[in-house]
Amino acid sequence: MKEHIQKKLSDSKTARWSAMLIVSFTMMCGYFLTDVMSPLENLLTTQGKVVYFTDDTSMSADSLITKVKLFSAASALSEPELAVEKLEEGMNLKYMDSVDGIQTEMEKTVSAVAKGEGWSSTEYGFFSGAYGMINVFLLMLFFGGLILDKMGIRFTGTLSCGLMLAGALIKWYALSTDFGGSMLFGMNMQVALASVGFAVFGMGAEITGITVSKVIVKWFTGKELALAMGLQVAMARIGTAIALGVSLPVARMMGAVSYPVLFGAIALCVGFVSYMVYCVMDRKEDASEVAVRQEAGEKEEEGFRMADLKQIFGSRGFWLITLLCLMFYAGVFPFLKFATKLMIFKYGVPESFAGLIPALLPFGTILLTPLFGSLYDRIGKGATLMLIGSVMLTVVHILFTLPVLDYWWFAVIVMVVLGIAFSLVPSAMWPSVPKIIPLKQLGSAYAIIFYIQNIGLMAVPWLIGWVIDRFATLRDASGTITGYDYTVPMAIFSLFGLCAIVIALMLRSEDAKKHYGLEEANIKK
Ligand SMILES: NCCCC[C@H](NC(=O)[C@@H](N)CCCCN)C(=O)O
Repeated sequence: MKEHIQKKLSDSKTARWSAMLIVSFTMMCGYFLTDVMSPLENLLTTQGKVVYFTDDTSMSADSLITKVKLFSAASALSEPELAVEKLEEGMNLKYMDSVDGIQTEMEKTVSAVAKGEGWSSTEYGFFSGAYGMINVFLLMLFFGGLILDKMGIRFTGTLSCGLMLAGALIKWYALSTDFGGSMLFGMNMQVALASVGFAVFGMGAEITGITVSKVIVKWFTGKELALAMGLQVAMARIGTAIALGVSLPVARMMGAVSYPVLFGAIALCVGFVSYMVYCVMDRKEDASEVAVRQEAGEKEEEGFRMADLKQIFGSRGFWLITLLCLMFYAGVFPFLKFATKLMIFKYGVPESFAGLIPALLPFGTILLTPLFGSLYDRIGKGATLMLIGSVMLTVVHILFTLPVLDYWWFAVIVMVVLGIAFSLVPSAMWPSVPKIIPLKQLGSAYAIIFYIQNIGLMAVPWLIGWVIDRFATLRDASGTITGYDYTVPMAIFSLFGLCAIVIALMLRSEDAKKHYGLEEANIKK
């Protein structure tokens, strides 16, 4: 056998791990922006200004003013000249509030004042689901996959990063502007424009996602593929965790919901530049691959043909992975959009800490996803890992549904278990796709999976937002919102988990029949 002196750039450990880190950084910035609004749900759905106190409670400014006036009347003081515009950090306020049904004197210090946007839960759900709108209705993810397989990684990645940035800027503009009650498409102008921005961003983020997946398969096939994919997902989760953890404090500190988005857009500019750096490496990798082929006298691999789509569509294993992805992710990402408010109203967590509990989920996955990925690389059992993860997801959502143990520490434990499930399934699912579909069709295969997944990422927040308005919002006789009962929305999330279990079982038995190798190790000894 002829010995190759030429080596591909990806044969160098340093080069391939650097490539992985660079593209993962870009994706991390994208994930930050995807989830940056989730902790702001309560602020977005509050009318007018919101006042935060030093004891981590909050109240709408209008109702605070009324309560301060009640105090003045009760203590026969002259009415203070207090108005919403005068509320500011550091003010010490005395007001009357109902504690266990009894009007009680309260005294608190204001720690921050931020502007709520007065959206309904349905509008918030619509905005959150807008991420997948262009991908789903205009089939952009599907075309994105074709563009990726036809035009290549450098062209597609640059285009998709540009789209992410454009979308983020539209969203920021919408959130930082007062449209004075004007309407667009029969909808509150701000909600409509922010949703358009999020939809453009979502198109870019998803196409970047499939491009980054192809980059990793390109550099790591036959090497540490699952570990590399796990680390890429882990870095993406850092983006989500930072978003969930810092978004509300930033919005409160700056007094408006638009600032966290602006910071995300700035970070994304850096992510864009880092992708440009990757493009240089990608060109070198291609050149080294051509040199290796020429030396070995091998012909260049045939490119992607439309007929290849038939092979993807005809694979039962592919469809099972796709449906599992739809159901599993429908139970996780859309859940995260509503989780902060769930913590406030079901588990009584103060608003300023409420985002930290959902943030535990991505934090846990940062370590566990690469760990399970490396386990899959070495010992296999991919289909079983996906099944265990689906069972855990279901148990978690059932526990969130039941009216038991409504304590913050219980929410923390359940969230940690969800974090484990959210590491198990992605670490096994994504590296399993190349075992079913060959590399040259992989861009299209990931695009179709993401496309179907996006239907869930779009429709589930719409459904849950509407369900919260319709079945979960508790009001007093005057129609004022007094709280939320999350039983129905969480029962819906549990159903997604049950479907995921059934599909994971079917996938495992299909693997046993077709010998895809999902239960085998990735690293060939
Ligand atoms: N190699 C594939 C990695 C996919 C990771 C996966 N991402 C998605 O499924 C995206 N289509 C959706 C991202 C939604 C926004 N945060 C993941 O587990 O994150």
